[in-house]
Amino acid sequence: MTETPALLPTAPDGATPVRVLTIAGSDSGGGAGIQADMRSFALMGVHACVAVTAVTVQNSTGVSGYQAIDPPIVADQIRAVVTDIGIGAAKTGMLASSAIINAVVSTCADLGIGGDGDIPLVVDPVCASMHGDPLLAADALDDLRAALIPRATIVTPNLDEVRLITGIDVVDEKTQRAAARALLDLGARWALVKGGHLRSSDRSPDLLLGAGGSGETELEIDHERIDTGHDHGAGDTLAAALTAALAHGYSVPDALRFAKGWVTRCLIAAYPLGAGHGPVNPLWRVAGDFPPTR
Ligand SMILES: Nc1ncnc2c1ncn2[C@@H]1O[C@H](COP(=O)(O)OP(=O)(O)O)[C@@H](O)[C@H]1O
Ligand SMILES: Cc1ncc(COP(=O)(O)O)c(N)n1
Repeated sequence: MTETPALLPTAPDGATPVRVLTIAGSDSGGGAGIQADMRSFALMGVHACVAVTAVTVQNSTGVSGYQAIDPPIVADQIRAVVTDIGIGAAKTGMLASSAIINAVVSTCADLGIGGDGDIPLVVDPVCASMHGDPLLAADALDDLRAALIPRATIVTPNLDEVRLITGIDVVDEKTQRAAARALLDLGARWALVKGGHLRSSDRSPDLLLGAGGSGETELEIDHERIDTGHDHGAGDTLAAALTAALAHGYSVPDALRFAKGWVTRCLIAAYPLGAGHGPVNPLWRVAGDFPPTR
């Protein structure tokens, strides 16, 4: 097994770092969506560009509403940054509607993001918040399956999203593998079925399946369950870390090894916030000294 570093390489002062793009919704509570992505991206040392898809009204107890952005504005944000700044990988999160999914898919196709293009695309198929509040219109599932997932370099559903997308109720390793295969059958290059709440209460096994090297690659990556109720933004943070590592040129399995370490460290550092669920916490990365350098 490849030894994967716990941290990504960073650019020296004044040098342009690796760039990524997140196409996602804003979380006013600062724990998930774009805010989770930006925190982790900055602390992993990559520059993050943003295409906002929706503005949610959200705090630690739930999402009370959202305003979706006009699809052409979402598409224009993507095009503006990719054609000027250039990116090494992109990630999708909350996409809110069919119209936004289709705008994202056709713009990504034009720009070589995902599919057979050169720029890897991580699709986190966000359907609802951890509180169960909807973040994707119910009638958008068909386009998620038929248009977005086929462009995914890797798709990263949690168990609720797997059930909605594939109809498979994941209860053990066998059904987890069947769900991953169903996601590959929809056209994703790689599928990661996150098993945060699977099999036993003391483990968090994720299953990766995809085409790697000669034939199919399967990787189960597991960690002891962290005992915390503050796991808001865990899925976004895992997908952001995958995106950053792919932008650095890691293979998908190596990117996952890095990302699992990152999100686990952020879960260990998670903190309470408000009356509900607090966020996973990448700020562990800035604890400590701040020595003057000049
Ligand atoms: N309490 C936990 N302890 C350890 N790992 C966890 C815990 N909760 C989630 N994870 C891991 O965090 C990542 C995000 O998973 P999950 O919480 O299922 O995503 P989402 O936020 O999309 O529901 C996965 O790698 C999962 O195994
Ligand atoms: C804008 C936005 N994007 C994604 C999530 C999912 O995160 P979680 O499952 O932790 O609620 C969210 N709550 N809000």
